[in-house]
Amino acid sequence: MLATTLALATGAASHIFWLRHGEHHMWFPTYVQAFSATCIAGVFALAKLTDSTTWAAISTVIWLASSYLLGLLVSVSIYRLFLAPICKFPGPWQMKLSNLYFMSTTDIYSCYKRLDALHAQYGPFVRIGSNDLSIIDPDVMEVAFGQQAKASKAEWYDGPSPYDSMHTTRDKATHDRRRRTWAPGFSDKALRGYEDKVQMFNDKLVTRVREHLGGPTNITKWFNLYSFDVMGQLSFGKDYGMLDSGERHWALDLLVEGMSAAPPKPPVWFFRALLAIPGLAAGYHKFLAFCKQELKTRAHSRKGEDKDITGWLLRDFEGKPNPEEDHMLQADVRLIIVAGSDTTSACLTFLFYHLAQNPEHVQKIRDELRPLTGGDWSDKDIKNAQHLNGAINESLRMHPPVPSGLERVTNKEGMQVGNTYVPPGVNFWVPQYPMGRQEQVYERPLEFTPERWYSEPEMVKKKDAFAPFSMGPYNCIGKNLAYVEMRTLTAQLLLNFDVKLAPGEDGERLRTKTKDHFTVTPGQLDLVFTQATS
Ligand code: HEM
Repeated sequence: MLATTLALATGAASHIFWLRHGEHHMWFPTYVQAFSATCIAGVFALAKLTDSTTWAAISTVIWLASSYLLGLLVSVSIYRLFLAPICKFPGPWQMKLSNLYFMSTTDIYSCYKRLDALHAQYGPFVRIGSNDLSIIDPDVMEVAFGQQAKASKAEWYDGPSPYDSMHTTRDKATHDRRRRTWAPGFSDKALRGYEDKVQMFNDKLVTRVREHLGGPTNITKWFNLYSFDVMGQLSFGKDYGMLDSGERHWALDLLVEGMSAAPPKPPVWFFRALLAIPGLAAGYHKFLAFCKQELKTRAHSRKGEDKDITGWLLRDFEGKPNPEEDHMLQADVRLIIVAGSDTTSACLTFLFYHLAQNPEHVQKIRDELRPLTGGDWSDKDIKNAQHLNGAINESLRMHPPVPSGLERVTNKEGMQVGNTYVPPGVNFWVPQYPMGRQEQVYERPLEFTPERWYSEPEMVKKKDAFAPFSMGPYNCIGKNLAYVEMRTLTAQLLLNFDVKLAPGEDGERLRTKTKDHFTVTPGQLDLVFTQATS
């Protein structure tokens, strides 16, 4: 009896005095090992030091271990339900108990839709985990992401450790140092250098679309091949030739496999446990190996050339042997591919989904572009095309390519969001998908209205809410490049072609089969392009 009470009390004490403080997500496998080792040692000790048989020792240890876990569980549950600093925030009670509940009751690749439904039910602040909030009050943007942010990157970013990229490192000094290395690769000068290459792929895609004129074109596939070809060229100076062959290069399948291992919302300890099980995250590891191989090939060829993004990153390694062995460089190369390809192709796919249903917007864009694009033209000629930019922004607002992130943790002072105080040490998500669909923020939020971004600004009630590229020191470094790609390609396609939904296409697959892996992979969309008639 005494032993049982002690085991229960030790379980509760390990929560109260240990697990309740600090971060533990990286230690989960160690805790499991230590617990198992203690149990095994306990069996041996009991069998050796007492008269117990081995079976009796095993059953005593199982009983005490269960009592310990029960004590732990009861303490954790009471704390999470009634005492945690975020108790006052609304949300389903099961989510307050464990982050696993969200995961087990959500199609994890549609996480953003679940968050949207939860916000519709509970308001702008929802408790979605034991220590997790989802916040879509627009006032959160500046305090969470601005220069004077009261929050930093949360434990989610430890998922791929030790392969931390500029994006996933949680150490601000390391991030800022790395960002200085990246910056020249995204300067205006560098962008001008990339534009010719982007233009080359735009031409290829226009040619491919022309070949399918009048028939159904799986535009999701073509934008995907396009964006990967562009990023291959800009990252490594390598053409993967997918727009030429019309086939997915195996590297693209690896990217999908690699991303599938990383939906946005399993708790990090769970993700790390999966990574530790041999074979379970094979796709993820294959994708890492691919990135390393591409980096190696690039590092040992054309030394000193900076014409691609990896070339700029390699400048830090001049004179050093085997830069491909550097974990952060490997991760940064992976980051370029993932961040730069899926995002732009998703935005383009959703943009054309809306344009295909709204020919008046196609006409408006075309009318606006014609006077700007006589003879040779480039992005600088169409940069201020208001309706085109407005249409792209509408796609980003309604279908943000990063729809459910970004996770942050409040710092020691906590964080004031409008009238609501969020206590210190609380993890929170700011999902752009529900953020962009709120009546309080946008007039007629479910309508695709490019004019809200220039001639009808009253349709945007809170400007801060729109941040598909995030903001502040960790914002998207590729934002300007993304706009160059999306503007020039959209302009070229619309100057040449009319577009409508293919027969039988109603957008259902795009709306329901789009997968959220932090960035989204859109479902299939078939369109019909015809020669422009106006
Ligand atoms: C429509 C297109 C794009 C969207 C919506 C987008 C969105 C975002 C967002 C929301 C973040 C912040 C992530 C976070 O805080 O966890 C981010 C970061 C980043 N993006 Fe983009 N992105 C796009 C295109 C690109 C392109 C073309 C590149 C080029 C390689 C790129 C490279 C990056 C990098 C390197 C970061 C990390 C920045 C840092 O940590 O300092 N993105 N992006």
